[in-house]
Amino acid sequence: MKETMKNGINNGEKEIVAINNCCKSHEKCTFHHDLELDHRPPTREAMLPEMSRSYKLLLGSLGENPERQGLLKTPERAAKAMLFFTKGYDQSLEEVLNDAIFDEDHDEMVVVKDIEMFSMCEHHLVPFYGKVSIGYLPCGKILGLSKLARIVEIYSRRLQVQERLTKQIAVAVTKAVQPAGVAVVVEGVHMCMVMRGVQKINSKTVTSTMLGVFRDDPKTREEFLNLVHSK
Ligand SMILES: Nc1nc2c(ncn2[C@@H]2O[C@H](COP(=O)(O)OP(=O)(O)OP(=O)(O)O)[C@@H](O)[C@H]2O)c(=O)[nH]1
Repeated sequence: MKETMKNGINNGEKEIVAINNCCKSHEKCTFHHDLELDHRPPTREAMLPEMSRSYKLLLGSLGENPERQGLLKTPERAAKAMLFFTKGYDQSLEEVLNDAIFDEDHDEMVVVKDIEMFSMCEHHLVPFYGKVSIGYLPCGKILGLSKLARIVEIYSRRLQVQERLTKQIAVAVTKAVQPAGVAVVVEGVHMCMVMRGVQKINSKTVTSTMLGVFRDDPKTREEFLNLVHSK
């Protein structure tokens, strides 16, 4: 029997069975688009062998020899790297907040700016990166400061578009502390526009979501934007 043929199923057929099984278990899956992380894929580490096989096939498709020394461990390394780049799928807002929400009579704006962000463009599977600034106006509750950066991690470490990422961060902060308003500005460099395609190396994409008073009151919005743009 050829090496590619085991139990009457060849490797190509196995891939198709695996993909179909995966699609079935994701029939009602909305986690890619939902603002709630209400569904999780099977344990992600369990996906490593299948992902490694896929990367090995990819190397072959590139005309490379996956058996040469330098590439022997590449499929597994690449699979682990991809799991890391998308580790946000494994995180829930509740876990990440870890109850670091404190009652506080502070009703002035809180801004954490220039939070580094690395994400993956869902159209080309190449990175986009940049910085995120978050502001909120507390209404009796404040959030542990690091948790704002952790919220950025939950939603950026997924396959994304920048607009959705921006909104998901704002909605998460709203859920966490029910403030009078939330503002999020994301500035991103998309490698799909730099390394390929239109090849505009200096272009930046700026997106924002304004909720509550930041949407309704121009002065509050202006104060936030001034703080974000100040050095
Ligand atoms: N709105 C939005 N678009 C994005 C984001 N990331 C990538 N894109 C765009 O997704 C689009 C996909 O367009 P297609 O024409 O289907 O793909 P393409 O032929 O690779 O497009 P080009 O990048 O123009 O070469 C491109 O215009 C990308 O710039 C994002 O975060 N937000």
